[in-house]
Amino acid sequence: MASFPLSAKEEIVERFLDAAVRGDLPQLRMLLTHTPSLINQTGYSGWTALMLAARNGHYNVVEALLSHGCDKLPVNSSSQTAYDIAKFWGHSHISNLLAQTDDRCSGVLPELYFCRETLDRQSDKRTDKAWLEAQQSDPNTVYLLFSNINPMVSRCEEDKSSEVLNKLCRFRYDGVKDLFQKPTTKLIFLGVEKMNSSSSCSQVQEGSWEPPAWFAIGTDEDATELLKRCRGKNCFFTTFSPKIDLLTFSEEEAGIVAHARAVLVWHNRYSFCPICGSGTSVEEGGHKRRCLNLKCRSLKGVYNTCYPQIDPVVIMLVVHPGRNQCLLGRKKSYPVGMFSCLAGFIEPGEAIEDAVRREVEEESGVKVGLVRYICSQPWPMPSNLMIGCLAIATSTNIKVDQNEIEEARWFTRQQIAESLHRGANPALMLPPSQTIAHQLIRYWICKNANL
Ligand SMILES: NC(=O)C1=CN([C@@H]2O[C@H](COP(=O)(O)OP(=O)(O)OC[C@H]3O[C@@H](n4cnc5c(N)ncnc54)[C@H](OP(=O)(O)O)[C@@H]3O)[C@@H](O)[C@H]2O)C=CC1
Ligand SMILES: [Mg+2]
Ligand SMILES: [Mg+2]
Ligand SMILES: [Mg+2]
Ligand SMILES: [Zn+2]
Repeated sequence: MASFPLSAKEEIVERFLDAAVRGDLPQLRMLLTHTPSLINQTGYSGWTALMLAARNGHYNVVEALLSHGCDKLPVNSSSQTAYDIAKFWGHSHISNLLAQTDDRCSGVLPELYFCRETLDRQSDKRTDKAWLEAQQSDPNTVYLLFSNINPMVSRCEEDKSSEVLNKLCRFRYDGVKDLFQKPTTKLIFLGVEKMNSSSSCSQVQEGSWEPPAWFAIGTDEDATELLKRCRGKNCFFTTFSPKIDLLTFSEEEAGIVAHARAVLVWHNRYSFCPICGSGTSVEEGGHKRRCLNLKCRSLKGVYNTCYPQIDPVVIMLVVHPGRNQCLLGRKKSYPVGMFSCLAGFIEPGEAIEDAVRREVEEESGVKVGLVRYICSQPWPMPSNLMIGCLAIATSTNIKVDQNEIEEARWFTRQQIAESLHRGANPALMLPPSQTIAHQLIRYWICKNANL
């Protein structure tokens, strides 16, 4: 068979992979220092350096690759991760290492969408009326406009290939001050900008830099009128299909949207005191509503009707007792072929673990034993807190509750890994990477459910 000369790039990839095969750590380190992008490259065999080192039992090479942030998720043509390969070839010290590495550092559990705290909330400033008022008219203060609970955005024109499509429209005081006259307008203090590389260096050094404050304005003004404020820019409100629109912000803006939407929806729902029905005043930068009836019980003791409400929801990846399959379900509303983790609202007086067991049994008929918390995510549709768990099933028969779920099925690790890594699988489409459901599934594939 004729052999074709390798390009310079292919040659360096092959040298790198060969170093992993032979366990030649100095050579591997040297190549990696020179060309960091080699780390997750695959050669003709479709294997990464991590897989090859795991296959041949080179512990120190696996360790070095992980410390450089190597991705543990890629699969070979048999849908095996490096973990599976190490386990198959009996290198238990390596499979243990691959299962144990710190999740955040190794990229197994990335920062979740909606979780970035871009602003410093400065909750102590919420009670400082004079400070808040001074910030409101400050020319550097940033205002975001919400029609009902939907933010005004513009299409991101800078990078057409990027997944970031929407950008929050930012206003200054002069552009929005007329809205403050309307009693139905809600003003929410979101926090102040954190110091970063773009903060003015000389001012920071002098100590005179005042980080700009950010506010969200919720208004019931006519949306068309509001859009006129953008003066011809391509702006709109995220009213259509909020679930899709809200997943196309940058990580920095997504966290701000999650905060603002959850507070604004609470104002919309709790215009009157839930205890006595009287009117309420808005306080603490929009984070508290106080009943105007001086005799109301809500003014004595701790009444959580005065503060923004959050709805806790458990979301869980249920693993088969044999550990090689997981349970996913689909609602009628999901796109064709999409399956996701089961989820459900926590009921009053219920622990997270019990809510997981109850919801799984209600929706799929499967019984669950061990439950382990993994991570959480604010989900501003409109104010859920998703509590993500892995759970081990103790039974396997499925009996779906048709009211909530259209179908539930056990999927093998291979099916999941293929869908995650190769995508575009019409038989199984997983939820997008911005969702905690996706991250729980990815976590299971990387960790192999080592609970
Ligand atoms: N980020 C992610 O990856 C995912 C997020 N989710 C989110 O999780 C949430 C809950 O999941 P879901 O499966 O719908 O929950 P459930 O399985 O608890 O079912 C919801 C239904 O239960 C009823 N219900 C019972 N208690 C409550 C309560 N306290 N609050 C609201 N409804 C209640 C409602 O029925 P009725 O209104 O008919 O009375 C509601 O339609 C959803 O809002 C969804 O957006 C879900 C999956 C993935
Ligand atoms: Mg449910
Ligand atoms: Mg349910
Ligand atoms: Mg429920
Ligand atoms: Zn009251």
